[in-house]
Amino acid sequence: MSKKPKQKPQHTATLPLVRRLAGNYLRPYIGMVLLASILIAINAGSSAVLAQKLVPLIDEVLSGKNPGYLRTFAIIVFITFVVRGFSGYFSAVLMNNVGQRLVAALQKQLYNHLIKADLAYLHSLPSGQLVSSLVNDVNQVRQGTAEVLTNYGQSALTLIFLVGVMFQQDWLLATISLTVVPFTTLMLSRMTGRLRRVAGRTQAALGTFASLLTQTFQGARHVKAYGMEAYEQARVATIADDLRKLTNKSFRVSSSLIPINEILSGLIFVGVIVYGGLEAAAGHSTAGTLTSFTGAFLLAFEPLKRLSKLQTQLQVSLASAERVFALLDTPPTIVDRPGATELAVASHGIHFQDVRFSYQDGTVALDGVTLDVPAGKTVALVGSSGSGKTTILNLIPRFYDVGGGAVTLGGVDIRDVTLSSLRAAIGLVSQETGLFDDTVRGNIAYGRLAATDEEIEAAAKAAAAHDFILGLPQGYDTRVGENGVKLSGGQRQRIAIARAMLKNAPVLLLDEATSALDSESERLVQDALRRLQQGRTTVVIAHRLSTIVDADRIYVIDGGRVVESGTHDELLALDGAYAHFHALQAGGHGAVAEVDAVAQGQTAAVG
Ligand SMILES: Nc1ncnc2c1ncn2[C@@H]1O[C@H](COP(=O)(O)OP(=O)(O)OP(=O)(O)O)[C@@H](O)[C@H]1O
Repeated sequence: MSKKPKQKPQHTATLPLVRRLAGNYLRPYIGMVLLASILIAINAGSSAVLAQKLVPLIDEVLSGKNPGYLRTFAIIVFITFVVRGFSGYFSAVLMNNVGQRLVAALQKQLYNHLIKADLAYLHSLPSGQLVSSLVNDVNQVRQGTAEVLTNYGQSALTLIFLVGVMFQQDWLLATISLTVVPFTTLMLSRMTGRLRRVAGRTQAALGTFASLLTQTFQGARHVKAYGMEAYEQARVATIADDLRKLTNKSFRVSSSLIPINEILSGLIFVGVIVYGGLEAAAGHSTAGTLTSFTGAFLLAFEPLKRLSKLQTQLQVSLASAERVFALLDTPPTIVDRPGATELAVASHGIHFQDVRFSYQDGTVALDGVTLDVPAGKTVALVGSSGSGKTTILNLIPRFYDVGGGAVTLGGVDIRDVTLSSLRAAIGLVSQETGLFDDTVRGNIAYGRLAATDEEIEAAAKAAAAHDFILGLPQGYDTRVGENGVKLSGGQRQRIAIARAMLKNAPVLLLDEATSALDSESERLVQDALRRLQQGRTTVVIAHRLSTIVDADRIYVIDGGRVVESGTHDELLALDGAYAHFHALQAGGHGAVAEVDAVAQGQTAAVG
């Protein structure tokens, strides 16, 4: 039976990656790079000068032929060290600066790209992984770029100059010494491939780690409530151990050259000393030449070691760059069409014409939906769980684009107007309130940062939030915690409503979450919502009977289709699906939220 060859993951070759990094991000700083390169050349040249000046030191001074040369030698050595010091400092500072600029540009570009990416794409990746790419991957690119820019050129040039000195002193010995190069290059190239693969896996594991941490800290309440601490500890321990193993492996791979390099170099060094010593003893060359040669040989060791270490860092950075570029290379599909205009319509009626939509995994969510939301009116969507209500809502601000048919706003296809003007016309209040760890004031003003304190307070008053806000420890300046964790459910809802009030958009999308609130909170939120709806074209996913009774029109959705529509009374008279829901509710807790549960054959009321 033939054995299947082990598939290795494909990687972009080193050169295209380096070219992309350098071409796109280094070009603006070419002047700084050139200046730093000149300094690096001076620095490298001074090492060679040192090695070269050993010849007259040995042959002229130590042999007693020209003792006066000692002073000149001392001055040259001192000046060389001063030049090395300053050129080393300034080139390092310049190159580091360029490296940091490159990375800041990459970080900004990646964030700008991700924040504009399609929602479907963002939802397909764990948020921890995105954070990890922005922090860990970009940081690896930062380290690699700074290191490579600062040390690569310098080490390579120093090596070249020193090899030059070796050839100048004894071309035969130099050639023998260089026999080590093809071996080392071969092993280095074998090592780099392995190293890149391990580095890629390490970065991926870091992403998984970040993702797991984000989820467990965000869901800390549930971890505790379900007693899952030990389970989560075990999961984190597994990833931490995986990371340890991967890092160890990477270290082992990168260090594998050390013994081989040392042994090869040792062999050559012994050969150089023996052959060189015999040549000098036989009078074919001088002691100075031999000392200068071995000096250059030994000095060349340091940049050689640094280059092989840099190779490790370079591969780790390139693995990260590959991951960053993979994110950057996924273009958003929900973008402004060429020639898209600003939304400028007199009325904001919404119309769905035979809209079809499937999610990326193929789930058909909407299967020919036609519905109308007249300008300034409220339309409620009712239906069992998974019937497609949220999907309908998500199509209006173009979180997703329709797969067939069209959605129009004020008679204009929403794909023909700019995304910014479309979204500026829409206010959204949903079950996830979208509160950030900012002050109450900052959260209300999110979406209209230029709002005055008076406007913010007026919005809070209209949302029945002003009084409770004043009762918070620092009033409007109280921080609400991540997802508004320091507030009650009703308070979070009212801040979200105040935010929509302040935005004052003509179209309002509501995904009611009042079913989770107690009756007092619910009344306050309902009142606030009613005020918010006034004069706006509103689409509401209804969970409460009161909303449905008030709605100008109700659409009953089932299996991604509209199965009934009309006013509350009309639908009751129709005695169809809606009347059935209503009857079930009337016997229950009076909330359409229970429709979801009941429709799925559950009898217990939700909330
Ligand atoms: N991101 C997604 N990827 C794949 N399928 C999805 C996604 N979101 C929703 N669906 C599927 O699309 C269908 C419609 O979902 P939708 O969220 O629109 O229903 P809903 O009526 O709002 O339900 P609920 O009242 O429970 O919120 C369901 O079958 C659901 O499983």
